[in-house]
Amino acid sequence: MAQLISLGSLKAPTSAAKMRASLAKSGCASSSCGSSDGPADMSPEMWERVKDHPCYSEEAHHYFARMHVAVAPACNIQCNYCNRKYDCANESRPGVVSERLDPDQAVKKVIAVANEVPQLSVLGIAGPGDACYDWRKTKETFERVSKEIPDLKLCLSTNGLALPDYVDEIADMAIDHVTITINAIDPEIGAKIYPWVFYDHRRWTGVEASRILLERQMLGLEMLVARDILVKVNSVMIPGINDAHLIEVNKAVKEKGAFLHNIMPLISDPAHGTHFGLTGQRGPTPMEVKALQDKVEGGTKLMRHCRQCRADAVGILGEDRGQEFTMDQLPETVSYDPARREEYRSVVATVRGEHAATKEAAKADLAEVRDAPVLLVAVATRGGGRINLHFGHAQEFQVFEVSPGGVTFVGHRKVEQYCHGGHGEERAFDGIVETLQGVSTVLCAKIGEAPKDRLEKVGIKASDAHAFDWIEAGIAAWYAAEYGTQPAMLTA
Ligand SMILES: C[S@@+](CC[C@H](N)C(=O)[O-])C[C@H]1O[C@@H](n2cnc3c(N)ncnc32)[C@H](O)[C@@H]1O
Ligand code: SF4
Repeated sequence: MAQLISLGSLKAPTSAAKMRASLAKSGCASSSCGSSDGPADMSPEMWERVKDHPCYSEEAHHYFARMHVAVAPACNIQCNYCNRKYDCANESRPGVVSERLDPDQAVKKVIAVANEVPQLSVLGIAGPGDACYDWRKTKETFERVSKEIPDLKLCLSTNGLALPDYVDEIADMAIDHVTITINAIDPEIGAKIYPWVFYDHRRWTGVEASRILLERQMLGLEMLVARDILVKVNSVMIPGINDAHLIEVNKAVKEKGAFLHNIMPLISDPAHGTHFGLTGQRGPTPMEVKALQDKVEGGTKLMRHCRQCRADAVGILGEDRGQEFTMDQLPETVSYDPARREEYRSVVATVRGEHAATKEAAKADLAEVRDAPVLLVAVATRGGGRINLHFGHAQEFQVFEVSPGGVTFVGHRKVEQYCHGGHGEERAFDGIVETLQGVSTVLCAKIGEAPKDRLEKVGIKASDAHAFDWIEAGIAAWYAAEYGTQPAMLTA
């Protein structure tokens, strides 16, 4: 049975020495446990470029952390779903920040985080406005951070309108990853999402505004691809407006050479004061997002693990340690110490080898199982690739599809935590049941009898029999026990 590896305990500053000890306990402290050359559908060279980037590799997001610095508040377009004025420390959604930084402050913060969070591998600028429109601050921040921490990967997010003007500088600065938000390729549809754009010294509205934006986005995408920069395309799925159309968007961005397409649900709430929030435009349900993602699978590679994070997020995807690193908590002066990050990397290389080997074993076991159903399984995890979180403590579940063909990650679903230590469990439980629509089983580190019985009554099984297993292996073992002739073999 696999052991808990402290990669999952990411809240406290993680000690690489502790992780090594934990690995030794599980009998896997040497690098002879195998190594991962990356997924079969990716060249080793490409894998080398994305393997430490939590947004570009689903596998990397178990191990590596990103941070965003909010140095780019200004924006040159208006999206009907965006309002950056709304600021709440407890809310995790794009465009929200606790404090805006100047490049000086940003450099200080990045160094402080790199010293404290050894998982840090990526620095991104995702607003809260537009990284390309606020280019001077974006550029200065990246240049100065690169001098201090040269191995940090740099990435930025943009609506694409100003992007073509800066592609050469982006290439010169070795920014290897760029995200462009493309919600439509048809200006008539775009006009329902963008009321205006500011371009060439004037404001444009209607279909004309969208036409300009969409042309610039495609041009920017082509220019980046021509310079061998990896492009992720974000698309916000807006039911009744661009949901069906995103199939066309997927085809178009694939043809232009986008590396990854991230279809993410519209977040819409009247309290956010956005046009869509105020007009009652709803976001899609998790099953609607999954159905669309399944339809476009086979187009460009899909990102399914996006957490739609804040523009000042810090940590592993799905957690946010941003509030630990506000400017008023940072020391007067900071200087970068690479030791912990370097040690962490060497430990992760070993753990990843073990994880990859176990995944392969689980796949082989599943291939033996015939005539078994295709199911969705929700997993409670705190990271590190393990089933290692109490059902009642989960604020999101990772959802996997399992069939005789294998175990595939299909997305995450955010929920209100069930255990409150007070009132609200009833409401949280109802929300969890609604969010887990389509899921047949929950696997977690522990679950009480009461919530387990209640889940059972609404047709969802729950089990802690695979606590601390690697996720894929645990799912495979559970599935084989339920539907196969023999339980799956686990080696860890
Ligand atoms: C805040 S933006 C910053 C980067 C850049 N301005 C852009 O739009 O790409 C980051 C991402 O959040 C998305 N976003 C903003 N508000 C959203 C909402 N209410 N629902 C879903 N996605 C949203 C944007 O579409 C974009 O992909
Ligand atoms: S482009 Fe980005 S920052 Fe600007 S309005 Fe749209 S989502 Fe908000």
